[in-house]
Amino acid sequence: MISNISVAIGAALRAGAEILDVYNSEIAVELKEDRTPLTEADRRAHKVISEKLIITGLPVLSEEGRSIPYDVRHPWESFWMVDPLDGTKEFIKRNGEFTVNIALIDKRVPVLGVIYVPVKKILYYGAWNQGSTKLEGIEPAWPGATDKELTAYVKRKLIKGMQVLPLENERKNYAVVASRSHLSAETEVIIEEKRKQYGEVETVSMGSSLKLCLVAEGSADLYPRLAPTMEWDTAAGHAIARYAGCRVYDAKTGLELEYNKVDLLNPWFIVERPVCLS
Ligand SMILES: Nc1ncnc2c1ncn2[C@@H]1O[C@H](COP(=O)(O)O)[C@@H](OP(=O)(O)O)[C@H]1O
Ligand SMILES: [Mg+2]
Repeated sequence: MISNISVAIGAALRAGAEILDVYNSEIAVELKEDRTPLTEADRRAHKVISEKLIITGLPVLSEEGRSIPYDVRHPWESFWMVDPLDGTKEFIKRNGEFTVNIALIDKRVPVLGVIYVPVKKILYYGAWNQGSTKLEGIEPAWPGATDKELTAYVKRKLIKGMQVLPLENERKNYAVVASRSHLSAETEVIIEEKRKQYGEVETVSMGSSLKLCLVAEGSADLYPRLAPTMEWDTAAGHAIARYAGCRVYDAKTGLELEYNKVDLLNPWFIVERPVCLS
């Protein structure tokens, strides 16, 4: 039987192909501020992901199909949480920093997460008992690819280029994921605390759920998100960070973020890795 990880990776690569098809079309290139291509990419990615995940027999909660009432989803013990295209600003800016996000939630905890970055051809995934992995040079699904072929393709890549997270890094300074141009006063306070603790602090910035991946892979130590996000924005990145040994917690209570709440809005949160500077 095909595993949940294989299904999720296959679905993400298929979604990547749909998104790139729209992203690289003339209409998307010419009409940068027109949201039509974005909506089209979102819709097509959602469709292909839902079609694939359904074979697992588990329900799917996607940003595109967000209107499922709490009464219906409350009894779900395990379900897929999906953001078919995270990083709308990045899609419009055409900087490639947008992602496909698929997570498996079990009893409110993300136990599996897959993030695919179609323009950069990077695939991250993390799962309970398996740690987290980064793969580069991963092409989107090709036309007519079967699930079996896609699984075999990723397995070949795994053997060749698997990078177990966190990666080795030579960084000397503590690094925080934050906007370089506009920091909120609350974020400034956190950075100042880290400066007192660790000396010089550098900032790194990135669009979409890739911010969680920066901490998971060890390119940054901290990502304070003191601004609104929805559960589907974080679920997959949360799993990848979690199984790379990082914590993703409510900035106020210090408790790990939970999923399938009445309100799908996340609290302000922090992603933090155990510090190891060279
Ligand atoms: N006021 C708000 N309420 C809820 N979520 C918000 C929000 N403003 C932004 N977001 C979420 O934050 C995500 C963008 O985060 P970032 O700016 O770090 O890339 C958005 O994802 P999408 O890009 O998929 O729409 C959106 O879901
Ligand atoms: Mg999103």
